[in-house]
Amino acid sequence: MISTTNKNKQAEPNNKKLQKPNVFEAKGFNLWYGEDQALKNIDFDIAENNVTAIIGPSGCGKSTFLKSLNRMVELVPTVKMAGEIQYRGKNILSSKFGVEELRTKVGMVFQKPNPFPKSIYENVAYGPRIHGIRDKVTLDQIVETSLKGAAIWDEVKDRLHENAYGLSGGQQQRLCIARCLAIEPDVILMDEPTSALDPISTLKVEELVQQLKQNFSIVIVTHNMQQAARISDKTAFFLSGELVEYNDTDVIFSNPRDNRTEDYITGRFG
Ligand SMILES: Nc1ncnc2c1ncn2[C@@H]1O[C@H](COP(=O)(O)OP(=O)(O)OP(=O)(O)O)[C@@H](O)[C@H]1O
Repeated sequence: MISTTNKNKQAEPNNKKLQKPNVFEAKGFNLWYGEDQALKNIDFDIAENNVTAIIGPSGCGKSTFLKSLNRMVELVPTVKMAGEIQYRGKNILSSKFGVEELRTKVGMVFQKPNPFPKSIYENVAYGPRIHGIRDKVTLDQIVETSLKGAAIWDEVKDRLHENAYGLSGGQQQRLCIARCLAIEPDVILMDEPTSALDPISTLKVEELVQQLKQNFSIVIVTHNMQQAARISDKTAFFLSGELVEYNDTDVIFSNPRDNRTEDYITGRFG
């Protein structure tokens, strides 16, 4: 079985863990691309200030579920959804729920770092500017705080006005995390954020995720089961569009309840 070495989680008393409110609650959530059903009757609570990992074989619906949480999945015109996803108690699938507001609260980091072709500074200042912040001193502060929050300030503070494309892949990914922090989200969705990175950059992003959960709730899709075991508090195992098992990460990796979870984490398929 895969070892779980999440020190924060081990230090956390059980009763405190139970008290964490949910940021998201999916209830009977279904999603179709055209006629093909990609998610089936998903019930899934995601707790505040946790790292929640989603694992499962290719095509099981991990990214689709993640992109449902900020309704980015609706960019695919054939998508139909049914059921509920509540964010802080409100159904985000309701026509009354403002998608722009949702996306300022629920930021996203993608598999491939995708900085804008602008300076490091402008990458981070872009979101706050869009939200109407013009004052240079305020923007300078946001840029510095966000880059510090993403553990990249020391590496870039002397080259803030250089193009972001001059950074390494791992630095670009942390810059994208800083860009996400600059709009002060509540939740950060991460879709395989380290799959394009080398091992050292991967470690830096993993350490960063552990720090970020003090202030944010994080949902991370990963193919890397060691990564899920290392950094997450809860793990959800998806298979063929269903949520097969969801539990504390140490339970999933040491004592899974469902045979299909056990087969997957022991490498029998996927
Ligand atoms: N834009 C799309 N149009 C039609 N079908 C799609 C689209 N995106 C995903 N699907 C289908 O939905 C199912 C779930 O895909 P999804 O990308 O969510 O899986 P995944 O678990 O994230 O896979 P991977 O690990 O390979 O990224 C798959 O059958 C996939 O082919």
